[in-house]
Amino acid sequence: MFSDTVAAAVQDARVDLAQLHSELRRWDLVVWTAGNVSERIVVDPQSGPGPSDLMVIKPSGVTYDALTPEAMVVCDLDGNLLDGDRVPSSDTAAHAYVYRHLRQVGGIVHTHSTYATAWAARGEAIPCVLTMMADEFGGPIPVGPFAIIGDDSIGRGIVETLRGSRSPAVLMLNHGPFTIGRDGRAAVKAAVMLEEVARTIHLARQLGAPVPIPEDAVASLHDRYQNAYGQPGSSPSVPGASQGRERPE
Ligand SMILES: O=C(CO)[C@@H](O)[C@@H](O)COP(=O)(O)O
Repeated sequence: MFSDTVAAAVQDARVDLAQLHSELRRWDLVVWTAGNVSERIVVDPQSGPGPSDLMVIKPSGVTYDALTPEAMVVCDLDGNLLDGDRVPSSDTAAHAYVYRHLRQVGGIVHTHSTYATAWAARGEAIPCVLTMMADEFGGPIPVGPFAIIGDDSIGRGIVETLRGSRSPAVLMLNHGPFTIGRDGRAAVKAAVMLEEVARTIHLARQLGAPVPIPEDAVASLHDRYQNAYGQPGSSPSVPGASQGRERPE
C-alpha cells in the first residue's frame, strides 16, 4: 500500500505514538480511554508537508494498556482509514483538519486534563502570569468555540483560534485542550506544561489576583526559550510567532 519510505515512517510513528500515549497516563492527563495523539506522515519530503500526507492516530475507545504500535491506525487527511483493523479516533476529523490547514504541525494531542478542562468549562483563557507560560505558550492560552464532534467544527475552531496566537494550546469551550507541535513529542510536552500552568494559576487565583507579565517581556522570554533554551541544536517545541507561524489557509 505504501512506498518503502512511507511504510518505514508509518512504523516509526506507530512506535512513537504507543510511547506518547503512555506519557499521557504518566503525567495524569487522561482517564479511561479519553484523549488521543496523532502524528503527520509527510509523503513527499521533497515538497514538504501537504494535503497528500497521512496521519497515524489512536484507535477509538481502546484502553491505554492496549495501545501498542500495531494498534495504531493510518488515515489520509480526509480521515479515511487506510491501514489498521480498528475504527480511528473519534477526533480524527479534527486532527485531519488541523494537518490540512497548518502545514507546520507534525503532532496533535487532545486530553481532558483536569485543570485545563476546568478553564475550558468556564470559557476563560489562561492569563500569561508565569515565565513558564511565556516560554512555552508565548502569551495567554486561548479558548476556542463550543463545537460538536464528528465533522470539521472542532478542527476549524482549533485553527481559527490559534491563528491569532503564539500558543500551541487551545482550550475548546466545554470540552478540553488540544495542543500542537512540530511532532507528537512537542505536542505532548505542550499538553503537560498546559496542565501544570492551569493548576498553578488556578491555585494562585485562590489567594489573590495574579500579576500579568508585560507583553515585551513575554515576547523576549518566548523567543529565548524557543530559540536558545537547552542544548545547542535542540529544536523548538513548535514554530510559533517567533518563527513566523504559517497562517491557516
Ligand atoms: O473528547 C472526546 C471526543 O472529542 C473523547 O471521546 C476522546 O477524548 C477520546 O476519543 P477516542 O477514544 O480517541 O475516539
